Amino acid sequence: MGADKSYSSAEVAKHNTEEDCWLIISPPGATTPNVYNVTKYLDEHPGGAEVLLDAAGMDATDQFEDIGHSGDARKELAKYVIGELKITEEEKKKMEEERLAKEAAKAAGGGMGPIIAILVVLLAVAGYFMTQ
Ligand code: HEM
Repeated sequence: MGADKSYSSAEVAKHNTEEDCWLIISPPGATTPNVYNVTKYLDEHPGGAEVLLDAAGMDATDQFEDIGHSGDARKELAKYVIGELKITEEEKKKMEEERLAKEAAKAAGGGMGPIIAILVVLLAVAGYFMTQ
């Protein structure tokens, strides 16, 4: 991953200005979050500098994922990696657990859709026969 340096979150937090803007983003499936220096990208970001500055010095993974960035955006992101976030084994374990919990929640959510659809149809059919 070319990320040979690691920075503590306290260190990353210092880089939170327009002149010096770092972000923490975990690529999907990664066990360790990456640290990005996006100072030079601020003016180029199609989503504007403001959203990047809002997350400056912090973890922007959720924001980055929530808007559904394109493959091109992910490629662009890779250009700005400067290292990894320094985390303890305990934190790493916690992150992995959170990631798995999120995935499980997503899977469960996806499974409910068809079940609800079937229930609605069954109720409609029952309703139809009960009114006959
Ligand atoms: C270095 C990190 C980032 C890169 C390289 C990046 C790249 C891009 C690119 C290339 C687009 C154009 C659409 C696309 O290709 O998906 C985009 C749009 C956007 N980005 Fe980012 N982005 C980054 C971080 C973020 C973060 C942290 C946020 C939110 C806090 C964000 C919010 C947005 C929004 C809202 C748009 C949509 C703009 C629009 O449709 O008008 N981006 N980004």
